[in-house]
Amino acid sequence: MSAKKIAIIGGGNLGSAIAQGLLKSGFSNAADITVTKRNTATLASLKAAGVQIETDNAKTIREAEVVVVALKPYNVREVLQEFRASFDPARQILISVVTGVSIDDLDHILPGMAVVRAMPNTAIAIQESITCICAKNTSEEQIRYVKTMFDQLGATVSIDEKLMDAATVLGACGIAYALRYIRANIQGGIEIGFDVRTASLIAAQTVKGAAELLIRENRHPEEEIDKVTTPKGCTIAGLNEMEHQGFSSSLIKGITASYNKIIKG
Ligand SMILES: NC(=O)C1=CN([C@@H]2O[C@H](COP(=O)(O)OP(=O)(O)OC[C@H]3O[C@@H](n4cnc5c(N)ncnc54)[C@H](O)[C@@H]3O)[C@@H](O)[C@H]2O)C=CC1
Ligand SMILES: O=C(O)[C@@H]1CCC=N1
Repeated sequence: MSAKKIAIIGGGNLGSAIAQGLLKSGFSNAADITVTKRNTATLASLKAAGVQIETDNAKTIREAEVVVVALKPYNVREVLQEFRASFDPARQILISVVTGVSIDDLDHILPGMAVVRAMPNTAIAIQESITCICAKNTSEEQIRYVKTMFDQLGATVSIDEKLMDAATVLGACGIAYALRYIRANIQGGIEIGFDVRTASLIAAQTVKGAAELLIRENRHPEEEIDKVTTPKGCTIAGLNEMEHQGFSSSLIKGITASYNKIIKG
């Protein structure tokens, strides 16, 4: 467990998911987590769990040892500029989960601050995120602390900052892509006879099983696909029709469109 006081600036979708994960994992005491937001009404369940809910960013930043910034890319610079005097580079770590804002950008606003860029996904709420991290100006101890924190909330991978936008697409946006894939399976499942609840359970557990084959057994997808595709069978018939309709191609194009959106705006 961490005894450090953690401030989460921006308690939106991701900020509140991080708070939930910190609580669920037992990494932090509820009393050591403060989440800020302008309108705090949506944070009632975190408040009920004992998390400090604040509108005062200056006070929250001053009292924290770790400041997680989960603001939108368009207002993060302005908000950090506004509260720059509340930061103390001598004793704090800044963790930014903001898309497309570089460590140099952050360093420009908060010179000398130990900065970690982290790219988790919303499964962080249930300790199942993959979080890509990169850092600047951080001591071994600080980076170890941040890695330990995100390890409690799923898995972590250290990457070069130049891959951070790619990590955003594959890991963070990837939750939406995976869920849309599952939803399409549910729709197909209903068409061939299942009620929605049963179709959802079968589709989600099947994707979980497929993922675990790769993660736990370290297999290549095609190796596992070969085990399923009986010659002249129904799997290959379905798979080939999906490919004729552009399945893999549409996913690859979607991933590159998402990436281009980050880098070209
Ligand atoms: N949602 C996701 O799955 C992921 C989001 N990200 C990044 O995380 C950041 C946050 O994304 P979301 O949580 O989706 O956005 P969001 O819009 O849900 O959350 C941002 C929150 O900041 C609050 N806010 C705005 N100004 C504030 C201020 N001055 N003080 C305190 N709070 C303030 C807003 O009210 C809002 O609740 C973005 O930069 C996004 O690119 C990164 C990975 C995954
Ligand atoms: O859609 C977005 O821009 C953000 C970044 C990663 C997930 N959501």
